[in-house]
Amino acid sequence: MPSRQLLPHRRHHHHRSILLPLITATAASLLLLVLFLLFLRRRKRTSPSTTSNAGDDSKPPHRLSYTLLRRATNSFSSPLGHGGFGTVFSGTLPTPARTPVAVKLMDPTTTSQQGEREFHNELFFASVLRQSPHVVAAVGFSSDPKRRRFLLVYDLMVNGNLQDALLHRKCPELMQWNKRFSVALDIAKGVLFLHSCDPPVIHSDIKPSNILLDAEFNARIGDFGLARLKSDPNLDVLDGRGDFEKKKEGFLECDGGGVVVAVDDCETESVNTGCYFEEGSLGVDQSPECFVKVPNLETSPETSGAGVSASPEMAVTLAGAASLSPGFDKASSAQSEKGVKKNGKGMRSNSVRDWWWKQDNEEVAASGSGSNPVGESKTVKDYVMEWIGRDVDKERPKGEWVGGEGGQLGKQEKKKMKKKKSRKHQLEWWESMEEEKFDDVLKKEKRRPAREWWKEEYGEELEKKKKKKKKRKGLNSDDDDGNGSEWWVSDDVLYGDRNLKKAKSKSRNNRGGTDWWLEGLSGDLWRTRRNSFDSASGEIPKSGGVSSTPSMRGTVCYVAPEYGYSGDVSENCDVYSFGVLLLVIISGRRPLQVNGSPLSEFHRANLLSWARHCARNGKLVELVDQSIQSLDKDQALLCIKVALLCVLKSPARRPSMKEVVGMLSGELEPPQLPIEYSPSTPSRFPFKTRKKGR
Ligand SMILES: Nc1ncnc2c1ncn2[C@@H]1O[C@H](COP(=O)(O)OP(=O)(O)OP(=O)(O)O)[C@@H](O)[C@H]1O
Repeated sequence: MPSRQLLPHRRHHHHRSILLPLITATAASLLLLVLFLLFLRRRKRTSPSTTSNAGDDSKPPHRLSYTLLRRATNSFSSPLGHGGFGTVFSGTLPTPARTPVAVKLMDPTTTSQQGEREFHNELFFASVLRQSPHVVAAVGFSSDPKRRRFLLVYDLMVNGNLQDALLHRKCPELMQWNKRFSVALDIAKGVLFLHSCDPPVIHSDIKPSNILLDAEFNARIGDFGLARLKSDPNLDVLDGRGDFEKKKEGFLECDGGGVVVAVDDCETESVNTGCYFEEGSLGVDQSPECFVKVPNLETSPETSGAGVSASPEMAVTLAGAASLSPGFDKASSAQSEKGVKKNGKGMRSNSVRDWWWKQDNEEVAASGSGSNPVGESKTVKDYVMEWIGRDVDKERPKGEWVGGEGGQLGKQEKKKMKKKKSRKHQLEWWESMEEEKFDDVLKKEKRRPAREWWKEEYGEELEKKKKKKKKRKGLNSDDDDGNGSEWWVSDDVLYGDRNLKKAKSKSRNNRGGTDWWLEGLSGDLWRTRRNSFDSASGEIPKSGGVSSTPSMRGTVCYVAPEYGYSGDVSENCDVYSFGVLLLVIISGRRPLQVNGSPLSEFHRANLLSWARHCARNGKLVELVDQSIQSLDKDQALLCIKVALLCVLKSPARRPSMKEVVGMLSGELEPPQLPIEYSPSTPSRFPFKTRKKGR
């Protein structure tokens, strides 16, 4: 019996002896699993850049949570500046090691279409180009299309943008010639880096507010919202698909393309940065790198900027440029011309081009129908005219010019008064031009209104009149009447920009009487929205002008003239903008500036015209900012000459960025000015004998 009683107890004991180790083992393995997961999670957090491109430590931009960015910017409390698509705030990311950043928060009212597109574009290019020391690197982004929240995170450039640093005189360091020159060279190298990518990246909006300065005043190019890839003219012959399609397919086979990113400061997630060529569809796992090959920073002379070979060919090319023979830069210009022409047609066969094409058309359609997605009804023309009105009004002495005191006069009287006063002012203007001592010309010219000079400078109006006259006289319209307007004609006719001319005259036919003013403000000004406007100072720019929608792709005064007329975009457009920027850097003033000066200074208002005038009179040094310290005069003159080459009206005659960097860094022969800048060319500024004998 006792043995019977013991049995259940023994069995129970037996069970316990089996269960205990089992439970312990399970618990231990669970613990191990948890520890392992924690370890993995920690590893991911500390090394977020473990991706398919192992070994590359340049994995940003990472996806970051909105909450993290809100915290990092202290609820978006310290704005650094305002752009066309939102405000940029300073902040500090907790990892790694309290990184100072600039967070661009896209304005929800603009993120409907344009803003989102700009966000994608900027993110794409910032990812591709982040390796360059001359490009502002994007370190992260946050995107929540449902809530229309788009944020971009960049390295903080502590010295802000060049516009504020130089033109608002916020950085006295830039009064030193060395600093200014090195900024110019940095920008040139940056643009060269973009153009050296495969396919070349066209920034499309080179201007001072898009140049940012780090703590050591190294200049970096930012704001890639309008950047685009140059389409390859050869694509059309590649069995209808082209390189990009192939690259895209290639990428689909490449492993990953994803970037491991930190979310909400504690989670990790693998996402792809997306290839934003297909609007709205970011579903394809592609890395931007698969579309764009960036030059190798260590081996490429382009990116270092130091290795531009001073080959005899290059020197010859530049000499050719200088003498302005029609064969200037034959190889490269023929290439670029070809590229430009084919580009125009070549927007068909690949996704990249289709994407841009779509954008353009949508934009045109939107503006055409008056349904501006941004809700900005003013055209650039309105904006510029508004500015001109404001600025010129400032110059008018009170009670003069228009209507006398309180505007009490009748209409007729007002008119008479206006005429009288304006003549008086114009006379003062002519007479105060000390550097010109053409007294006899002055007498003859004294009745000419000031605005006529502007007309001449952008000579179309005059050309039209001339043609009409010639028609009446039965002369060949191509004959030169010796009135000095050949410079304009030669630039276009000699180098075959006939289409451009046609387009120009066509577009001008519809413009009003004040449009001569806008001729100087190159680019397509007719369907854009206002952007970056500094109303406080009454300047045309905050960012140097009016920017920046995909329909326009550029900023007034900085955008190349061919942009608006043909729509063709090539590296030459950036070269032009760089030329204007270089002049701005050397002269320390805006490209268009009337404020604060008497009317006698009116003729200097347009920097480009003024520079051309100085060149023709052999007085380039007048362009140099008077407040520069420790000036290297030769270097300054070199910069001006390079800038003048860059702003040549014919795209084909402009130097390439490689040549620009070569010339600026002294590795190529310094340029001589083209013939139209030579003193022997009859000066058309601002005096010109009238054809009519008096
Ligand atoms: N990484 C940065 N570090 C410091 N400041 C920055 C940085 N990025 C932008 N900013 C500041 O924010 C301003 C606005 O920049 P954003 O790129 O949005 O517009 P923008 O270039 O001025 O104008 P637009 O949109 O007309 O081109 C800049 O002018 C600059 O002063």
